[in-house]
Amino acid sequence: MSVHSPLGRKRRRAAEEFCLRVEDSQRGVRGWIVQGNEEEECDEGPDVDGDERDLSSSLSNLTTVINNNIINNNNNINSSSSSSGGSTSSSRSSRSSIREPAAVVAGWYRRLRLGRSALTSRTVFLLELARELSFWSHRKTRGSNSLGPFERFFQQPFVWLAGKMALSTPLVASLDDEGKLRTSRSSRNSLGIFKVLCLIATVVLLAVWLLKKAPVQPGVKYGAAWERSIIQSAKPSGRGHPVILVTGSAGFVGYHVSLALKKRGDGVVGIDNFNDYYPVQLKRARAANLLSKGVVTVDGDINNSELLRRMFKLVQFTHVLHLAAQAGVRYAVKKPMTYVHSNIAGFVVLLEVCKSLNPQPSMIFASSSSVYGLNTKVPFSEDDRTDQPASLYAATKKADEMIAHTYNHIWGLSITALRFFTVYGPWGRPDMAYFSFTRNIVEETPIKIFRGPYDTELSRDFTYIADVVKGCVASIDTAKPSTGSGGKKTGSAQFRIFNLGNTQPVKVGAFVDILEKHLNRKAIRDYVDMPATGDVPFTHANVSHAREELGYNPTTDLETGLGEFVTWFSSYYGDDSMACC
Ligand SMILES: O=C(O)[C@H]1O[C@H](OP(=O)(O)OP(=O)(O)OC[C@H]2O[C@@H](n3ccc(=O)[nH]c3=O)[C@H](O)[C@@H]2O)[C@H](O)[C@@H](O)[C@@H]1O
Repeated sequence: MSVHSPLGRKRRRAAEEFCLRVEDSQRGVRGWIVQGNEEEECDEGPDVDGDERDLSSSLSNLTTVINNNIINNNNNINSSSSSSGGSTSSSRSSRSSIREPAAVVAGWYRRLRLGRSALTSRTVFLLELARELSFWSHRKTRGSNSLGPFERFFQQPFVWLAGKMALSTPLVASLDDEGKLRTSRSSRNSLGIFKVLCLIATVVLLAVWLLKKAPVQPGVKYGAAWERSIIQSAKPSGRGHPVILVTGSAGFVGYHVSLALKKRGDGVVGIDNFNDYYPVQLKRARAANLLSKGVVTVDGDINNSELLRRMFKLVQFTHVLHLAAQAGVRYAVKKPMTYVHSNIAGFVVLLEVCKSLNPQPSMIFASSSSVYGLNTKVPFSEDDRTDQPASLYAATKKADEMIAHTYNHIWGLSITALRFFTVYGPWGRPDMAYFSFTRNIVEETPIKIFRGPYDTELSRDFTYIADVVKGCVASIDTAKPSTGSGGKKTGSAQFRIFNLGNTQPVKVGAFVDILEKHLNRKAIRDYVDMPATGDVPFTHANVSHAREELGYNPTTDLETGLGEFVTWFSSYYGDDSMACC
């Protein structure tokens, strides 16, 4: 069959090479290497049109060449070791003959008139591998005259693949009529420039990759596995479910709401800085429980805008439930700056990130009954004045409401503020009275009960966690989308404030009575004047707005709720109540 195209000529040449090799293999491999005549005709060679079948047959011939060569080597070794009893010279000659498979491949390169540089690195690799496998096969089959099926199995595909790649069209196309590699000065220059550009691009990409993978918080790794875990945690169980970022997820309220959201199929990812305001073990235990339910808690601070942006890049959160805060009324006199850091700065960082997103999430965040401060009008309504805070804590929460309003007004963020009223329950906060009193009663140590002006007893609208969780979930479900996008407001957005209380204030003395009953022990009561550290005399929620808009309806009375807490406390701490707080 005649071939007229240059490509056909090249293929013909390549095919002829194989014919030669086959003939040579019949004459003995050694002879083939030294004497192959490139101009020789090959009558029974493969079709010069480069038909696939012929190429395959050529390649299988190459395999035959290599295998025959190995068999020859084996024969050499066997005969030399048996005849001379292993003399130094003959063992040297058998060692050199072991290298024959390498020589076969080298000859093959030469036959194709290609320098190694003409071959792609992958082809060279495969050829080298084939050669090594031949060499290895030889050693494995020492003492036998043929390759075992195992060795053939490993060797042949590599030889075949290497040959196929070497004869592939792009490679053959780069040969001139003489079969030499077609190169020119300009093509060499272009290749050089291309290589330099590739190198620069690789270095730049590597640098970008390293920067992106760098920990955004010292000591914490945010790598690919971390990213996968976030994405997995954020997966809702079906379409239509919200995907929520819960800040403070290892905290008391954050833990319970995250569980509830996950349970109903929402996508939930948490973030918590695990500060040591109260024992961190309890926060870790909450986070571990969440993880067992498929909710990841990122160990990070909301002040870390880089981390937040990275999380928002991974997941398009529909809502942010912002519960992370420096809690506690009285602690603010000891550590005022932690309140500024978490409740003010952290909140603004979070809002800044949220407002710049497209689409913006809706935000629901924890405010506090403490914003009513020294108000005397009861019950507290959302419409009442809140400009007389009694503690820095209360002031930061009131500031949050006002800051939130500006982000709603300027950027179109949909915002809901929830004023929690002394929330209690299992997995609660060790710094709060119900928790520390329980421990003291169990340990039979005195509790300090604060008394207000004129010996009045303080009272609180203690609210059970399950009721608050319902209020939070309903707030998420009724939140309208933000109207801004990428930092631009397109219309007025929802702004809401709700009281989430129990509506039944209880005096602290009566609250201790209930604890005594559940613990079956008497408290050692020590009545003291209320310290000037920010407490207010009473709280009492009017929840009519929440009832109307959220369907909020607290159902757990203090007796039932404290019973649940005491049961959990006993099972969690057992005899070691000292470990609690
Ligand atoms: O609802 C709220 O706004 C606030 O409720 C609690 O603050 P608080 O009501 O002071 O809760 P506890 O610390 O548990 O105190 C409960 C009652 O026990 C009293 N108490 C506390 C501690 C103590 O040693 N003795 C004592 O009589 C307090 O004065 C208060 O009347 C939370 O700690 C705040 O984070 C939350 O914002």
